[in-house]
Amino acid sequence: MASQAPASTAAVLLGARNIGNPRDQGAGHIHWNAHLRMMLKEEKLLANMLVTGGVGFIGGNFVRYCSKQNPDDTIIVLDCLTYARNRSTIADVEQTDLVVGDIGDTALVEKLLREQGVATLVHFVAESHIDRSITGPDAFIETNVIGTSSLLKAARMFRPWDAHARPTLATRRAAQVVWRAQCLFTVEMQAPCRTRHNAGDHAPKTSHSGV
Ligand SMILES: Cc1cn([C@H]2C[C@H](O)[C@@H](COP(=O)(O)OP(=O)(O)O[C@H]3O[C@H](CO)[C@@H](O)[C@H](O)[C@H]3O)O2)c(=O)[nH]c1=O
Repeated sequence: MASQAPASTAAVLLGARNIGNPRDQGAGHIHWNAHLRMMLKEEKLLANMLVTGGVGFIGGNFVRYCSKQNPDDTIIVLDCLTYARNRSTIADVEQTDLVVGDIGDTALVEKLLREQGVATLVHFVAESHIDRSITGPDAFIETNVIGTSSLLKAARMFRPWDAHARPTLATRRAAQVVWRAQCLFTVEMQAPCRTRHNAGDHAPKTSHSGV
């Protein structure tokens, strides 16, 4: 299990669903944003990382990518294993520690943050199959809005020294929340990621705040 991270490396990154811009070209062809690559490397954010939704499409590929960058660290994955799960994506990633649970379970999230000394929290959980919202919108509100908010609150309670950090909420077609802690950067959507629901090949713009 990952060891306690020093506060100096603490960074909480939420709502990463669009920062990496995995252009959906099929398994093995995920191109993470160059800035994200640099940030993960230089800021040592790979250590003690908790990835929500790490059994889904984007989260799973992110976990695979990170595990290759830093094979010595355990990546904790929090995932409910809903219909959208795809266990095979991370099945052979040995340094993954899967916790089956809900992002809305504040006690569980706080326990993980505290006991695992989580330095970076990357949030990919979502109701992502938009067509399902036509017949069942409640699940989308519960997970994407209330669940994300609950995660933010847990992160804030766990990292009181980040109280001055400004959470940035930017929405276009895909909502994203970036909790700006020690590693400051902003994420802006130029256009939605390419999905099977939206076949446009657009890239989100990620820029460093320079702080
Ligand atoms: C609703 C809910 C989901 N989850 C988990 C289940 C999944 O493992 C994960 C979400 O994964 P996915 O549904 O694949 O979402 P995501 O990685 O964004 O990928 C979707 O969106 C991509 C881009 O928009 C598409 O290219 C993919 O085909 C599509 O599956 O979150 C939870 O842990 N808790 C939840 O409440």
